[in-house]
Amino acid sequence: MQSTRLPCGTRAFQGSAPGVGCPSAGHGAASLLNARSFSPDAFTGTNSASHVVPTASRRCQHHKSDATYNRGLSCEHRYSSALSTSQLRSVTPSSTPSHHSSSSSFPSASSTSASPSPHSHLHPPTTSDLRLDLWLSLLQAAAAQLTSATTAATAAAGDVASRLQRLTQPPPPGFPAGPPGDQTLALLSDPLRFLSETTARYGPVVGLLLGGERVVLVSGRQEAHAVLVDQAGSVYGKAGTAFFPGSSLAGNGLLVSDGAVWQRQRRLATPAFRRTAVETYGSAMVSATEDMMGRVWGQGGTRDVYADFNELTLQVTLEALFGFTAPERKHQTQQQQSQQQPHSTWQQPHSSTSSSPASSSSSAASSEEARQIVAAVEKAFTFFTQRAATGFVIPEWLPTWDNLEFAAAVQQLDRVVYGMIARRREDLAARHGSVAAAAAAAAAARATATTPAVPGDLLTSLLLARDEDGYGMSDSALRDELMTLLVAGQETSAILLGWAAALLAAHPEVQQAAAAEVREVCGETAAPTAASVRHMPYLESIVLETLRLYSPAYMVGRCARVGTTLGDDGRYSLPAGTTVLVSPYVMHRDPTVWEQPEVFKPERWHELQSREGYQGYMGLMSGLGPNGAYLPFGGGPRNCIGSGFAMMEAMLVLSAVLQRYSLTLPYNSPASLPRPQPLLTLRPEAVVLRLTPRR
Ligand code: HEM
Repeated sequence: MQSTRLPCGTRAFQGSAPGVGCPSAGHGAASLLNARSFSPDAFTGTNSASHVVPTASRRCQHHKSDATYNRGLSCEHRYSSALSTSQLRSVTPSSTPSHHSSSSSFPSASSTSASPSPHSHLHPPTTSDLRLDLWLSLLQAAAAQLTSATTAATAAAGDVASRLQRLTQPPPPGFPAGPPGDQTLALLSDPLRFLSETTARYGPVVGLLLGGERVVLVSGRQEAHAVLVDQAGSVYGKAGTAFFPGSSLAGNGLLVSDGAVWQRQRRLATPAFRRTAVETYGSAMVSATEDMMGRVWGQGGTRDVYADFNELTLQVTLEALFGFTAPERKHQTQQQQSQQQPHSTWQQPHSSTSSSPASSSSSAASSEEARQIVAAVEKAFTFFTQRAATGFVIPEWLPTWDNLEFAAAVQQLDRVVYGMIARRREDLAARHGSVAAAAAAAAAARATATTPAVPGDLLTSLLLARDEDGYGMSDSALRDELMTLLVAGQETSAILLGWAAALLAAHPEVQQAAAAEVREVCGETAAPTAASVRHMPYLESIVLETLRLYSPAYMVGRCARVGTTLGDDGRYSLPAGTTVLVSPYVMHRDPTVWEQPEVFKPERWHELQSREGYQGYMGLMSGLGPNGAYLPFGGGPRNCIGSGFAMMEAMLVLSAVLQRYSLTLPYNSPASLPRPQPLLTLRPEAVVLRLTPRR
């Protein structure tokens, strides 16, 4: 059987339909015509190798069990197969998109002094190397696609047949009422309107037929709580959720995995996202913002700040994940770190001068690697956008030219990422004797109050994470989590920043108050820090209110793994396999819960904030928020692991921006707020603002 898998939260997934299941997870209704597989073992968390999206390096051919996938056991087989054609060589595809190289601070290949670390296997590629590598990638991708296509096609045919059958059948007894007939076109043509109007007409639990799938749309507080919190895992899971277009980009990472695989990965990754750990990335967030303002915004003018924020969050994410710092920012970053962070007794490999993050490490991503990651991700994202725009009609496994190109981009990405993992392992072993010893040293350092909870970047943190039996993640699990974090965290954060900037520009009095708060805490020149933004409750309320009105993840999806009931006294019956869509967008605008729900009113958070105390947003968001209807980061066990990271990033970027610039709408009218684009995420269309330096 073939299971479909899907990453989250990125500009990759800018299609023509709503997202379900995770920020931009591509769990979107866009894939209504896409075949869904329904794998019983997915529900037990014992995913067999056959139900993972086929990718050459996805799993070790010798060890197909979950235990092997998750744990760092015997992964040499998988690892060496992932590296076989590349031999960890630098690759610079001639078709590399120029988008980033022109406008971002990632240097082009020619301008890069690519000096591989002494431990690296990398050497500069020749032109024929590059061509050969590209062709090898394509051939490899073709072979992988063809092998899986037959199995997938059989499963897809069966799935399409049952969907067609459902089109003519009445809903099962007890299924919630809803509009008659298949609603695919109505949903796709105007998703936000469809969600609001259907809920207003049929209530908090609506039964729908979408692309031949029985779907339940939920916006009631109790029902949402039941799905996301009370019965999470036991009844509702991610596997089997309809409209999950699979993607080898994020593989079987946290967003899409289920059961035991998910549980273990979540446990291992959680320490890297604790507040103290997240705060170690604060200086990178601020210095990247200052760099953007200095380099791109300069003396002001009119700009699409959403595009700028996309560049910015990509840089921040790459730095947090792989320790990559744009060369022109290295000095600035090191200075800020030494001022802001406690010195760690835990040392980065080959880094005697700096405590954290890993940007100082020789095994941190090189500029060339960062450029390659950006290029491959760009390519993969562009492909995903195109696929989404066509409603995911053509599944990823079909060996079309576009699919092959996408698979080749993913394979190139894999090479770079697996190469970095290998180098980081070597560095850690060289410094500590073994990776296990490095993990023990990190755990010991964590135990002392004076050191950052997690050393270095997320790659190191995840590499050193150990379960109760002392096992870490396998290379492929590590790769999937890193890619998941990249796609989950980058675009969602840019969307939040884009909407917040637009709302601030549309509400000058709110902006003035926020800028005054920043001035009060930081003065006119001191850069905001992780510590100083804790004293900016008004700015925090702006972020919370932005997330209420424009939640990047405007739908999350689950699948009832067994037949179940929902609603008061179990009044609705949901057969096993029903997809449930919970809509934060509708819940955040419910007039029975929110006073003047359509109005941007940061003050509504004041009372709640004072109740929760200083920087209490985590309290405000626990469960489904203070009133049971606030879930920008989801809820329950599958809530966003990066919510603290995202909040910190938003607070730091916005405070740095407000300290230096005032933002106004080009025509100074609230009517020019950008229109939402309810694709897989709720992106704003271009956020064109006038930037005026304050000093
Ligand atoms: C404003 C920014 C963000 C928003 C609105 C957001 C929203 C969400 C939501 C709603 C979910 C739950 C999906 C579901 O229930 O199916 C989720 C899950 C997730 N998010 Fe985020 N997210 C953001 C930023 C981030 C960042 C910065 C990271 C990582 C660096 C991240 C990583 C993840 C991961 C790994 C999951 C899956 C968690 C699991 O299932 O265990 N997100 N996010």
